Amino acid sequence: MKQELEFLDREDVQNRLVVKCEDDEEGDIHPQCVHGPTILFYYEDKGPEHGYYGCSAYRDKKLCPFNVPASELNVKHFRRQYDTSTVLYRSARKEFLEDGEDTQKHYCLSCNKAIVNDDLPKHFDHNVKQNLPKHYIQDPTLFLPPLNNDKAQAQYFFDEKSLQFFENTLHDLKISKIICMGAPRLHCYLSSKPSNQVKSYLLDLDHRFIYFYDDTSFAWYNMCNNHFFDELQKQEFFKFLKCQSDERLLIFTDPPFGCRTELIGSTLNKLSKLYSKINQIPYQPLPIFWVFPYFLAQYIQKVLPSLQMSDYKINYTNHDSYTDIGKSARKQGSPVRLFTNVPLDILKLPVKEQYKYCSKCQKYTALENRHCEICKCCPSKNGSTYVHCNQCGLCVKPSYVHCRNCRRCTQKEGHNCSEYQKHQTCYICRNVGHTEKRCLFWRKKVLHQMFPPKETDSENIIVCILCNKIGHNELSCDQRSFYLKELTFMGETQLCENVYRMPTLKSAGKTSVNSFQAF
Ligand SMILES: C[S@@+](CC[C@H](N)C(=O)[O-])C[C@H]1O[C@@H](n2cnc3c(N)ncnc32)[C@H](O)[C@@H]1O
Ligand SMILES: [Zn+2]
Ligand SMILES: [Zn+2]
Ligand SMILES: [Zn+2]
Ligand SMILES: [Zn+2]
Ligand SMILES: [Zn+2]
Ligand SMILES: [Zn+2]
Repeated sequence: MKQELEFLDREDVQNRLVVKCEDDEEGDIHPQCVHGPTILFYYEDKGPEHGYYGCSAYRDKKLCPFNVPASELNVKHFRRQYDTSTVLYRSARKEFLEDGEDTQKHYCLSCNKAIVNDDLPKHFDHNVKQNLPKHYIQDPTLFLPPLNNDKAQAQYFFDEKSLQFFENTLHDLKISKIICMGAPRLHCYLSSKPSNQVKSYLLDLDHRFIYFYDDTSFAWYNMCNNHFFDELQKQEFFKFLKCQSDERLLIFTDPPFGCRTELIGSTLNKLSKLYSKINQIPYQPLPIFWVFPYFLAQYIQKVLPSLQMSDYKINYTNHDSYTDIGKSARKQGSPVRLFTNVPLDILKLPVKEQYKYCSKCQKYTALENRHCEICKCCPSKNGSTYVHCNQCGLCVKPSYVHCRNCRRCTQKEGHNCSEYQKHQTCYICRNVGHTEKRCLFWRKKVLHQMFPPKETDSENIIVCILCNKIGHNELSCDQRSFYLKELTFMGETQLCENVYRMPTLKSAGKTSVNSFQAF
């Protein structure tokens, strides 16, 4: 039985793609592409030797074609050096920023270059934003078009309300320094505000910011592999990490949702380690704010279990469904949330934006999130009011109804039991493709209880799961088709429940229907 279980578990694992980043401390060095050390991708069941090295930041072959099968890796792949030095940018920035008169500053959107008057003739037929006013130079996210290529930058900017919430929260938590990793709008917002006290450093793959911020506040950076494109910027960033004893540093990140969380998690750990090292203190994780949708929570919690989800709904200005206003806005508001290791009881959510304090949970939650006395929590994740299902033993989305056949709460509309079960994991055998009532292991367990096989002393005895007779397995059972048909009709009989209680959603250790059912 144990062996069979192990064998079945493999199916679960079979399609799992592993992503592994370079670990220079362990001497595990990967070849580099233009975007820094590559990632080793492989399927867990096939092993790393059948994997390949690919770009960490770009998932589109057109944007970065690097691809070397692990089996073909040799010394020549390590010889390549990329010159991504930013010397040229530096002199252009100097000219652009130090030139004094605002009226002479322009930005060519066709070339993605900051330019001054003398450069204008070269860009005469380009899309040039002329005579940038001072506040545009202080906050370039006010005019730079977001790079919303979903396969790469996926640049979505926070709306004013979310920015204000972050500013207030940083103030409440007495944060004095912030690393904005993939959060340029927040960095620009904080840096351009005269009243703001928080010192900010931007790390982003979007190099356009190089014209507006010098090395003491911006580094061109890849957060998927902790790679700095420029050595001088890296040195300045290290200086930024050095803190006085009364300073508090927080890492804020809003990666594209397509980013593998293992990579971001590993980078966050590396930055925390670096911080402790530079400040010569014992290792301690830095406070983290990680912006991500609620329906991907399981992926964050797998890599950084200390992060908890706050109910605060975060809005973007240039994303139709990740906002609470606009034509395709969802009824329950934006699905984007804040994940943090800051204790949720000190993370105040604004009452005037429909949040409340739940004294039973000892944290702020959304107004619509009703505390459940059975589950002992405020269970809603998606912005609607959940209802408790007694059969599942926990709270579920209001649009769900309990299907007795599937033994789960599922979407009311368009539910088709056999289609649905194809994607479910059985709580008993943990195999994908059926639920408990169709579980062959369940049947075997029940039958063993009812009619214990006579010669069960030996573990090695073959027992047919279908007819429960000794001496053959279910593949060679001559009554196979009869039993399989019968199994399909086998309901949740009294008999089964009396002999063994089938596990429910709750007893299977699920804390929420969202955690395993797709959004
Ligand atoms: C979803 S946007 C977040 C912007 C944020 N909401 C704001 O308003 O400040 C993602 C950001 O991550 C940056 N980015 C994407 N891939 C990156 C990578 N591999 N390394 C560093 N930054 C990256 C993009 O350029 C973009 O600025
Ligand atoms: Zn141009
Ligand atoms: Zn509560
Ligand atoms: Zn409940
Ligand atoms: Zn249910
Ligand atoms: Zn069903
Ligand atoms: Zn099963």
